Amino acid sequence: MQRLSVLLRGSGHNLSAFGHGRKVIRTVNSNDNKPTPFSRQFRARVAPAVISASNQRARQYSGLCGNAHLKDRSFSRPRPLTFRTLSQKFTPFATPRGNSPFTGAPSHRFTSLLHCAFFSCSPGPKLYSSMASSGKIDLNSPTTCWKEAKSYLKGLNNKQKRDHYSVKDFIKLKEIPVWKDTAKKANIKQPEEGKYPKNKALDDKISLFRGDITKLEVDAIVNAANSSLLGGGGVDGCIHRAAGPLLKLECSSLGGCQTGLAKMTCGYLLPANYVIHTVGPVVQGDLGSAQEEDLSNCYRNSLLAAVEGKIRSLAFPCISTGVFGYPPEAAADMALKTIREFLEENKEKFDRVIICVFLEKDEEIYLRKLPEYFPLDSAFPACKL
Ligand SMILES: NC(=O)c1ccc[n+]([C@H]2O[C@H](COP(=O)([O-])OP(=O)(O)OC[C@H]3O[C@@H](n4cnc5c(N)ncnc54)[C@H](O)[C@@H]3O)[C@@H](O)[C@H]2O)c1
Repeated sequence: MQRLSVLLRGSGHNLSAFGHGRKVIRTVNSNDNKPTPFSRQFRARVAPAVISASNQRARQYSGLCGNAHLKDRSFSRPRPLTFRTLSQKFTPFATPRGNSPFTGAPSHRFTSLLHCAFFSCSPGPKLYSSMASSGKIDLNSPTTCWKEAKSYLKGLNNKQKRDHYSVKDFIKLKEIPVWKDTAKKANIKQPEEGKYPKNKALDDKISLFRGDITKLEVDAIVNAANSSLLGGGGVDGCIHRAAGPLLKLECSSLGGCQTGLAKMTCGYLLPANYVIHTVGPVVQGDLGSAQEEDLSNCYRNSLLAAVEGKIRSLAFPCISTGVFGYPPEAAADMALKTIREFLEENKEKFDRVIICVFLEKDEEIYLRKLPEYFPLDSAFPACKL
């Protein structure tokens, strides 16, 4: 039998709930072990659920519910879980009637959160979304549990999510032109000899965009990270700043990342739902085949992570071409080759893959190279490169 006691401070009421197998059996006043005046409702309202006989570890819920102090006696020494008051408005119980502080039925939200604390499950996204809409979860605080924040974000619709973006001038996917429209506008010439045949199915799948990747409202953006995954500078620094402190918290749970691999996290305050972190090769001196393979792996593993995460719109920065010193022209060739060959095999899995360049010189390189990898309609005047 597991016993959890709930001290509702200020009311002087210390409840104990007992359960085993997988059910809350009874709730009593911890002081005299007598049933509490509202235990019936309390038990009924704390969803008939499960206290597993095992040493169920209730989780620290910071800022979740009013002034309750949950002590789990199943630990060798009671480990207090302090619930910080959500807000003055939020009271765990309906306004009490009569003289007993507990004639009011416990509010649903409180009991369902208590249920979650008991059963160390995170409340469903809909609970967080109702709390979120009342601003109950602080996405900008490093003390918020990133798992709970992730769960709450999953339950939000687009409109609710947009209220939390750290950037207000975000760019919607439909505002990012596909490559063939960009080419038309830029008066791009189609080389006579492309590296790949024209593939109509890919015409609307690729985009070239110049600007800040943190503003793109897409399913995922790729971060050119370092092996610690704990942020740094360049695009990595921009993404961490825009995502807020919870990104680093989640990244710190990933145990770093090897060059060429990719790991996915939530996007938090970014307009992008997810961030795929990859670590490009460092190039000092001549470019070697190992570094070429590493860079190709960055693009391929990021695309694979996107497919696995059911990501349909993805934006890449120019990985490794900044601090890591990869020659931009060679990087563009490797990026376009890898993306083209991957999309040929997985075109139905993506709506859009965006190459997000930041520097003018990168934009010029891609405008020149894209027609070789994603040939345009013959309508475009051919030209010798
Ligand atoms: N002091 C540092 O720790 C430090 C300094 C700079 C960069 N970095 C970063 O650089 C390393 C990775 O090198 P890298 O060459 O792969 O990355 P990078 O140095 O960030 O450069 C990659 C590309 O991203 C471009 N870029 C920069 N900001 C943005 C933006 N907001 N949106 C779109 N593109 C942008 C940049 O112009 C370059 O073409 C990592 O350590 C990472 O933390 C670290």
